[in-house]
Amino acid sequence: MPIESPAIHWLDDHLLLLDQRRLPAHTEWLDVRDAAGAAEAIRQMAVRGAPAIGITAAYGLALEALRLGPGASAARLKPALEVLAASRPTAVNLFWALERLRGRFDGEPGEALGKRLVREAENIHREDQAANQRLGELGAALLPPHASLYTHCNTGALATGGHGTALGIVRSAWRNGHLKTVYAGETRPWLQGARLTAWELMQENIPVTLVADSAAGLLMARGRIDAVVVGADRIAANGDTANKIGTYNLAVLARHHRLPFIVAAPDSTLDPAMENGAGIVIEERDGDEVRRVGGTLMAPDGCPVYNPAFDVTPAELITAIVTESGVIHDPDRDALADHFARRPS
Ligand SMILES: CSC[C@@H](O)[C@@H](O)C(=O)COP(=O)(O)O
Repeated sequence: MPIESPAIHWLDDHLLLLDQRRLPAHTEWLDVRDAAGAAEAIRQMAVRGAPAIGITAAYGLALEALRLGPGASAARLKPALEVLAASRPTAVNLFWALERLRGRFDGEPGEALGKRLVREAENIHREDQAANQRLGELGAALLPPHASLYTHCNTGALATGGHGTALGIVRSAWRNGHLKTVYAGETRPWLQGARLTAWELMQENIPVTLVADSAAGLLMARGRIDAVVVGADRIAANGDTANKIGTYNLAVLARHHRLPFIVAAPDSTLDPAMENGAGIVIEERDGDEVRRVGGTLMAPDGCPVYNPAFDVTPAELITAIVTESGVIHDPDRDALADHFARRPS
């Protein structure tokens, strides 16, 4: 029975992924049959967003075990594990999900192992959807009434098939009557905000206004923003947060304008093993993502490009990190340690 999701469908022996490179113009599905296919979908950003990457990697490994059938074993799954782990470096959810599946390797090999991995991948998917719902409610409770929010990138139901992370807060605030409007930064160069967030919110008639990323400062200076709400790809043990490139700029602006800067992410995005943000590997992507817009060359051909996909916001600029197990106010090493100690195992 497939999980109800617009983005990821597990169908017994294969995986259907909504191809986010084509949205919003075309709804196209990718049919993924093995771990290499799942890794390629992650690498190419057909599926993207930290939690969705983790879910896809988990299903990809399960698919590989099913493919091996009676021959499935920890040793024979090692290459698949490696190929999935190498697909994208920054979002910790990918490694977290693969570790969870690895924890199911012990026990009977062969078909029984395949079944265990499928079950674990489905659990990860369901838990993520429940986490979105809960963190959306917790985050919405932090907002002033009638709030105008600014968000970056895409953190929505497309990414997780659930309520969304930062967009989970937006959705909950809209449902409880606390939201006036959302400004979505277009999120150069891949345009997740323009192509996905604006489209996703319009599907639900949630008021959204698209802006160029460079408009954020003016909006804040003119008093048109009450809070900034973003997602996360990896949160270090001291609260430093890796998220889509441009997030750090927004945090600096928000601090200057004394606005709350809220990070929304499931607990699976917390990486207690990462001391601080300096150690987080920042993915660099192809220069043509910057040189070209919609396939059209907009810069001198061959112009050198630096194209980091993420940046790191220091914890001191973050007002609160919201996960499904609670709100971490004024995040720092102690606050995160406290959160780890309290959250259910
Ligand atoms: C819901 S994941 C966190 C997001 O804010 C964001 O950084 C993101 O969507 C990830 O980037 P992407 O490169 O599109 O996979």
